Amino acid sequence: MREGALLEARGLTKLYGPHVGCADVSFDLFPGEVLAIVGESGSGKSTLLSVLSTEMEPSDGAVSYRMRDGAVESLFDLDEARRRVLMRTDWGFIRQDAAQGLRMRVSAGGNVGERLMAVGQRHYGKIRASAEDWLARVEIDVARIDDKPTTFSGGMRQRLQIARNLVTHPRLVLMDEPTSGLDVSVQARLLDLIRGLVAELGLAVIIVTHDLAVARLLSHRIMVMRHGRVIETGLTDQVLDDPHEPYTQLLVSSVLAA
Ligand SMILES: Nc1ncnc2c1ncn2[C@@H]1O[C@H](COP(=O)(O)OP(=O)(O)OP(=O)(O)O)[C@@H](O)[C@H]1O
Repeated sequence: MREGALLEARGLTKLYGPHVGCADVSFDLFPGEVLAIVGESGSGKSTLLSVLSTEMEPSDGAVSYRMRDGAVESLFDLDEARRRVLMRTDWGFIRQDAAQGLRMRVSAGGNVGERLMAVGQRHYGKIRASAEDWLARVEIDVARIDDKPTTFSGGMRQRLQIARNLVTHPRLVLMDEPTSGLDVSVQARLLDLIRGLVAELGLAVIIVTHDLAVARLLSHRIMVMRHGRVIETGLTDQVLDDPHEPYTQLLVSSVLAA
């Protein structure tokens, strides 16, 4: 693994029978770096994220990760217990559909507190205080702490997902279209919040988006995918201002409905 890298993906391939989900994807991610994965529908973005999150085993390839103690581990060689601890503590996953990332029948405070209990915190008062603190940080009225996310708006649910994920101070957060499906004004506010927290906490992020404006605003580097493969990669501003691949040029000029 490269000196200082947090995560290293090599040759990641996922086949669905004869169909290619993603093929031969390799990249390095450094602490505090935001990488956007862009491409049209069906280009393999979600498949790649599912593999990176270890929800799906790749057909081929490997992911190495530098653990908090500095040891480099191969993700798919970790036993189930260690993998789960890693995902609950050092990683976050913010999903497009908040209902998949939250416990909808559990209170807002419970959603945040649950992650802390998963890392061994038992002191009710401290857990509640952290939950209050995080609700405030994501601009949710603390008076709503005992309400269930079913009573929240789409934007509030996404902000609660963010609080739930960040309360354990992860170093890496995966995001799958976190602002899609929300009103434009709600999206803008959420993006602002995400951008602020990512910078403040020095988070490394892998964000899947079909929205190049989101990629432009949040990411340092960008990977353009087509038919499951990475066809262009580089610094976000360079790729978006001066795309080399004809496909990227089409994406940028919005000829393709991403
Ligand atoms: N469970 C599955 N079984 C078979 N093929 C699949 C499955 N999931 C995805 N695929 C195929 O893999 C390819 C990549 O799909 P994927 O969902 O990863 O793309 P995407 O870029 O995330 O698209 P979207 O933005 O629409 O979610 C597509 O050709 C898709 O049809």
